[in-house]
Amino acid sequence: MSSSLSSLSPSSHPLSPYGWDAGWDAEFAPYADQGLVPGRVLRVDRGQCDVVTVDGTIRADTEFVVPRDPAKVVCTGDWVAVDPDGDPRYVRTLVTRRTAFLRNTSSKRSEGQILAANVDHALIAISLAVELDLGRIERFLALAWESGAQPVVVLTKADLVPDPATRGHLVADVEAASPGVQVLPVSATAGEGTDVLQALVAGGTSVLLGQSGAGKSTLANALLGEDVMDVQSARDVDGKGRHTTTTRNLLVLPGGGVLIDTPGLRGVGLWDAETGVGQVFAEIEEFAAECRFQDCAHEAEPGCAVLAALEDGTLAERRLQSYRKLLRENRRIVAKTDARTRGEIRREWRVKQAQGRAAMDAKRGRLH
Ligand SMILES: Nc1nc2c(ncn2[C@@H]2O[C@H](COP(=O)(O)OP(=O)(O)OP(=O)(O)O)[C@@H](O)[C@H]2O)c(=O)[nH]1
Ligand SMILES: [Zn+2]
Repeated sequence: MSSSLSSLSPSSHPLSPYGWDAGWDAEFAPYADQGLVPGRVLRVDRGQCDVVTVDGTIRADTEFVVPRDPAKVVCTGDWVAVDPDGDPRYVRTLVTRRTAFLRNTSSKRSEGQILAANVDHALIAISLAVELDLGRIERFLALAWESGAQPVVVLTKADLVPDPATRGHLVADVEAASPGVQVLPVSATAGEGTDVLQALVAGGTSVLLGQSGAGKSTLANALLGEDVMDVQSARDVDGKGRHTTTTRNLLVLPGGGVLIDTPGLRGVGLWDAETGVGQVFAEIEEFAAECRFQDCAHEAEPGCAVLAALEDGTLAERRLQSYRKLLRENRRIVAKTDARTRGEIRREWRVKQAQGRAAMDAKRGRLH
């Protein structure tokens, strides 16, 4: 089965609706040679996962791919090599990821740190129904860049801003905060802009990020062409008794592309996204490259190109402040993570020591 599989051209591959392409085909070749079959992970729970393969969706055991590093745990969106048959079938290898979304590493739990793998587009849903918070957009952009996915800002509920001039200003403000990113006003209710979004997501795997109430479920339903996601009803905007989306899934979109919607992704904080932060503030990094000192903090240093840009108005004060704030916040998270990891290592040590002692005691008991 596997040998005939790899001889198929990737576009005619039965898994191409799930994102299989020539790249994955090449990446998978060594596993195909071992007689393994490819599959994409739809969901993971308690050591098992649902994997879509050419034989349909199978249940597979992840026992053989349990890593020490929680960031390498099999997750939704992963491509894996599974046994061609058997009961249960086993995941044998995790195919190297192209991109990955990691949970805020300051979270207490170390398991489930990886939220989604092999995401091409991160759709950041920002509601036009409330006042724009550019700082929040920049924060989402940072973690999207950090994952390796291409961010897209979707300005939702555009029907609530019908005046073209007002809408134009809002879009321009968001664009200024999002270099290198497409900003797309969409109204799911009026069916406006959804076709553009549909075309955009058709070429890969997407996730939806954004605050609660930003309109992610509504967008997902618009892309899916049916009501798969729970949409919170308007009178529940205070959050009381509202449905939280529990579907954890990878869905094939009828217009092409794949949508991953996991609950963890919805409540995202900022990851250790230092490189991501740099990309969000690309223009600041460009100025910084011109600073006289390589380690310039852009505070009061002589020959600081960032401060010069601020002075002559090429750089907006708000952007620099936002940049500093995100970097500070990110450093705090990283520091916390390091402390947590050290704590974990110490705990592991103690457990091992206790086990060693127990083994020694047992031995002595036997000797006496
Ligand atoms: N006017 C208008 N309202 C919208 C639009 N899209 C979503 N809404 C409303 O916004 C509210 C929140 O939408 P949801 O799709 O549930 O938001 P969400 O981001 O999925 O929220 P969580 O599930 O809590 O993360 C609902 O009352 C929707 O009806 C739109 O295009 N126009
Ligand atoms: Zn400087």
